[in-house]
Amino acid sequence: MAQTKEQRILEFVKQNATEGDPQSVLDHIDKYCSQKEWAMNVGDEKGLILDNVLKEANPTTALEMGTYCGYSAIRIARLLKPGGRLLTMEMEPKNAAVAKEMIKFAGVQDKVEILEGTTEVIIPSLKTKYGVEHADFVFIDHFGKHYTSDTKLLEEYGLLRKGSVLIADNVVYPGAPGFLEYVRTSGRYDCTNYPSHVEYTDKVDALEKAVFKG
Ligand SMILES: O=c1[nH]cnc2c(O)c(F)c(-c3ccc(F)cc3)c(-c3ccc(F)cc3)c12
Ligand SMILES: [Mg+2]
Repeated sequence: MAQTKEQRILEFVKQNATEGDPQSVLDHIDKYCSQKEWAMNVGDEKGLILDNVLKEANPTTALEMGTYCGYSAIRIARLLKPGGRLLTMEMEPKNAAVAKEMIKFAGVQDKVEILEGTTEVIIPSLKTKYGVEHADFVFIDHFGKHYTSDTKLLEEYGLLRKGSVLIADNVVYPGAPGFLEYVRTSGRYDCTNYPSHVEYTDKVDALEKAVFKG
């Protein structure tokens, strides 16, 4: 028995999914986490909404806050156009290590860069250290209480441009009330709510899309 749940998920994928096939990896993570051990991947119901918002945005540069096991990084990377890239931030070294292997097994490692550390430290260095000009698409899926401060950091460091698409997970459960208040009342975003459910459960949740008005 691998020592952590995240390592058990990775083992199950390696034993059962098709290497180099992102959809097979996603399907097997969903199978394991719905049948064996619940885990906080965005999942297939909210994942489909994420796919549709991503296709509409068709980003060159995508960011993610909260890599976890790499499920949504693979979800995003598999839909990026040629030359598109995803930079995903993860503060837990053990999760980053699992995600790195999961992303490589899925065959999308050339499109994804995992940045280990906290968002408040990494975001200010994205332009200077990682050569990011603008973030065309941002998936926010780390801690609800950091959503607003990290969104403000993206603004302050000039990482958003007119039309940049932010989409945040868990705005109902566990909830991100401050973030909803900010993006819906600041006057800087056009917002859309996408009702859904907490991954692998029937608990109500939602995604919130916030398009930067520039
Ligand atoms: O922390 C998270 N980050 C990103 N996405 C998450 C997510 O998509 C979730 F569904 C949950 C969740 C929701 C309901 C529940 F019962 C347990 C966990 C969490 C979460 C919330 C509180 C914690 F103490 C631990 C994890 C997260
Ligand atoms: Mg989440």
